[in-house]
Amino acid sequence: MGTLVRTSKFLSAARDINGIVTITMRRPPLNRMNLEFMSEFSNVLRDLERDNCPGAILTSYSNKVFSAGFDIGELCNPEPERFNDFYTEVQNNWTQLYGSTFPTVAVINGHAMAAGCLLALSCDYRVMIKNRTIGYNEMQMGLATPTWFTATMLNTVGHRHTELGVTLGKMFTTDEALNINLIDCVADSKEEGIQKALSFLEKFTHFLPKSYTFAKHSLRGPFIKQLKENQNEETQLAFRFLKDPEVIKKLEIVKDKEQTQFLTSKVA
Ligand SMILES: CCCCC/C=C\C/C=C\C/C=C/C(=O)SCCNC(=O)CCNC(=O)[C@H](O)C(C)(C)COP(=O)(O)OP(=O)(O)OC[C@H]1O[C@@H](n2cnc3c(N)ncnc32)[C@H](O)[C@@H]1OP(=O)(O)O
Repeated sequence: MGTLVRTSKFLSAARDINGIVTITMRRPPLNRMNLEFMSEFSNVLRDLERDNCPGAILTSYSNKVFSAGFDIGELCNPEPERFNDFYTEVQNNWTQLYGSTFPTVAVINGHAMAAGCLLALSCDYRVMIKNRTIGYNEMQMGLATPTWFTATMLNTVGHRHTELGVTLGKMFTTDEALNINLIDCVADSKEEGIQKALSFLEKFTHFLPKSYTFAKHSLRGPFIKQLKENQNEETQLAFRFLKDPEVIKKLEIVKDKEQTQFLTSKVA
């Protein structure tokens, strides 16, 4: 796997002999993202930028779930200060990953829901294991999909697929995701996925890093700028949304269902 360069409560990062770093999310059982998880993620990305990392792979310790998205505990009737910290960290994390100066690949070895899907879409390339699902399922939870989540999908698959995906809260199977270019290729196992990721990253060894960064930022920079300019408004909007009694009620029902069965559209 390579030399361990960083390990924290929920993440580990290991560097191979070519300098490629594999970040493994490990918050059992579902890699749900809370404030602590997001802060650790930001720290890893900051280290990789500082060390002029040549490329990174993002994957999960679990072959069942890549990430179940945000921890509902952070969203259900939140406290203002905690939510502000959480959402700011989430936004910073997205600007770091989507705008990283090094190429990134998501090896999606399990279901990737909502913010888990955003993580994968924020990478430059996606390899997904067969028989998993990926998508923005916020609608099914009584939530809404934030603007920059939508923009990230739009920039990947275009308007119509995004419109249907977001408004239906659709979870795409691996095959469906490949058909609409939500992912770039399929693998039989995580190991094969990692090999495909390394082959993709190998292409960049022939390019000047500054040329790559310029190309990436010319495509993604305007969207990052837009979020940075509206960060506070986005946070307030989300907070107000989450304080709506109907939304709280719906999320509480979801939380109650957690004791038995989470969603009717639960995936295999
Ligand atoms: C107007 C502007 C916009 C405003 C929007 C405002 C705010 C929203 C901001 C952002 C958008 C939201 C992003 C998100 O990420 S929301 C989270 C979405 N995640 C999910 O929907 C996950 C649903 N989970 C599942 O479908 C399944 O759990 C699974 C991942 C497929 C795994 O299935 P499995 O059968 O293995 O496990 P269980 O279902 O039995 O789950 C085990 C245990 O964990 C609980 N759980 C699952 N997911 C979450 C979660 N995200 N947060 C908290 N808890 C979760 C599940 O209920 C079980 O609990 P139990 O007590 O029964 O053990």
